[in-house]
Amino acid sequence: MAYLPSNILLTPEEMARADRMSAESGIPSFGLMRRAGYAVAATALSHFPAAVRFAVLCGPGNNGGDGYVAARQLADGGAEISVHALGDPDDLKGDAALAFQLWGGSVAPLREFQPQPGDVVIDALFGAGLSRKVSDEIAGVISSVERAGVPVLAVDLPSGVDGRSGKPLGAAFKAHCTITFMTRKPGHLLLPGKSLCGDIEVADIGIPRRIIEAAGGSISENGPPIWSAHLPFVGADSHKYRRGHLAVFSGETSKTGAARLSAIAGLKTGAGLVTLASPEDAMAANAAQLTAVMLKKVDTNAELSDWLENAKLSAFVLGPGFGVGSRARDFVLALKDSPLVLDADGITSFRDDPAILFDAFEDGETHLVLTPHDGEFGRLFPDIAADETLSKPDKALKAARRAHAAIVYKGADTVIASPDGRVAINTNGPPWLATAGSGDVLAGMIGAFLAQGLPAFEAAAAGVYLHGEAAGLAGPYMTAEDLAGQAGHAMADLVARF
Ligand SMILES: NC(=O)C1=CN([C@@H]2O[C@H](COP(=O)(O)OP(=O)(O)OC[C@H]3O[C@@H](n4cnc5c(N)ncnc54)[C@H](O)[C@@H]3O)[C@@H](O)[C@H]2O)[C@@H](O)CC1
Ligand SMILES: Nc1ncnc2c1ncn2[C@@H]1O[C@H](COP(=O)(O)OP(=O)(O)O)[C@@H](O)[C@H]1O
Ligand SMILES: [K+]
Repeated sequence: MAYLPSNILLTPEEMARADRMSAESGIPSFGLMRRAGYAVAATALSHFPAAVRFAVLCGPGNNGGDGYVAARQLADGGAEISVHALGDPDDLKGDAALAFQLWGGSVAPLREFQPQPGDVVIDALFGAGLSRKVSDEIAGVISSVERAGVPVLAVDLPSGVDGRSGKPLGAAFKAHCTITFMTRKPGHLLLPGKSLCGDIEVADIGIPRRIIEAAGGSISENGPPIWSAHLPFVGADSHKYRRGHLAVFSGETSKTGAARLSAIAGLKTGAGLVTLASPEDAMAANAAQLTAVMLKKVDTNAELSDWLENAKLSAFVLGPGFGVGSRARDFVLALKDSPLVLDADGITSFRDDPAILFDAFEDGETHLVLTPHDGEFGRLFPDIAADETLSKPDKALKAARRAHAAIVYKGADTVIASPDGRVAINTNGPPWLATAGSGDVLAGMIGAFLAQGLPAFEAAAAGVYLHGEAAGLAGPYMTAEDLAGQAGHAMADLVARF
């Protein structure tokens, strides 16, 4: 594993920049390629000690160069090797040409490759330099390997996967494991790339940390380095008002459960007080099911204004089970100067004129968090959602800038983005988060972090991470109630780590 802080990600463009910067600082680039190739060989031997043959498939760029170095190293160790190349190896340039010379053995054309039982494919066709759809010939090789069922070790990325977006360009290998260099790329974490990489190893090939950090931009894996400095600690001098007062808006009688899930999750995430603001007709239903969470009747705009003036409220959650329409819009506009998590129906209420929402929250520090899943994202940002050239992080960032909000673009690969350019990809959410009401719990967690004073992006990212940790504690077949119930334990674990 690399020595680097593990949450840094580099896009392929940033990795190429790191490569250039290290060459400029005097580090020989062929040394990097050699170490990359050695790392591939070592991973191949440790993962597949019983391989009958390593079939190394080499592309026309430096990814292929890594493949030639690995082939030489494995052959020197006594392994059976075949090498197949895309294009004429005599056309290779720079380090890849040197690596081809180092290999020095025979090379067959890629189209002649026939996977055999006992083969392990070392996929060194394309890595960071994949720039267009793969040809039918390459797609044919990928499908013949898949049909043969032989394992694939991908060098840098499974060929065909776009390292920026995780999307396959035409076709892509499904690897048993992937070895990448210095840092992972967004495409290793985003779907479907994540599911095509298998186990991911990161090898340190000797690019100095300062260069990685200087070349790296804004995308990282979501985790404590992003927000732990802001985590609230409960000390002896804590007072419940100092821990913030979160207000969650309930829907009508038949739709109160979602807001209660948010409210309970908010309390367990450490908000000092949580009040459920309920329409009169839902007061009895809510009262019957709440204890530590307080209840306040709020039906009209006037009642809301009065409450905002007279109560000490730190942050708000609006949307879960709230109902779509003008009441939601009016309430949100009344809250425009407060930290707010807008989820579910709250988001959908602005589908006809999203600019009203975006304009309302334009002033001051970012204090709105939007938590759309795919469907809701498309309602607020239809043009961004439809743009096939954008990755999920690109989409989240564009949306954040337009909406003046931290965006939590949910899914199995949730992305959190800030208008200031920071983007985090979340990886700790288990698949059993796909259960009714889990988004409501997330909204409450983020609301509680806002109430405790975290800035919008940090609150959003910490909330998404806590949600994943709580789901891990709750285990498969959990319900959203179980998830909310684990928020306190997940918080205690987190705070104990820092
Ligand atoms: N610091 C670094 O960046 C290092 C990178 N290394 C390796 O270098 C790789 C990147 O090398 P390159 O930038 O040369 O890129 P690649 O080797 O990934 O691919 C570039 C080549 O493929 C061609 N190509 C792109 N898409 C194609 C398609 N669909 N069909 C046919 N040809 C296509 C391009 O014209 C170019 O010749 C990394 O993935 C990694 O494996 C290592 O050698 C070590 C150091
Ligand atoms: N396969 C998955 N793996 C990890 N997290 C998931 C998966 N599917 C959904 N989630 C997470 O579960 C939550 C579901 O929220 P949402 O779509 O609003 O559902 P609901 O409205 O039922 O609460 C989101 O935080 C989402 O990121
Ligand atoms: K590859």
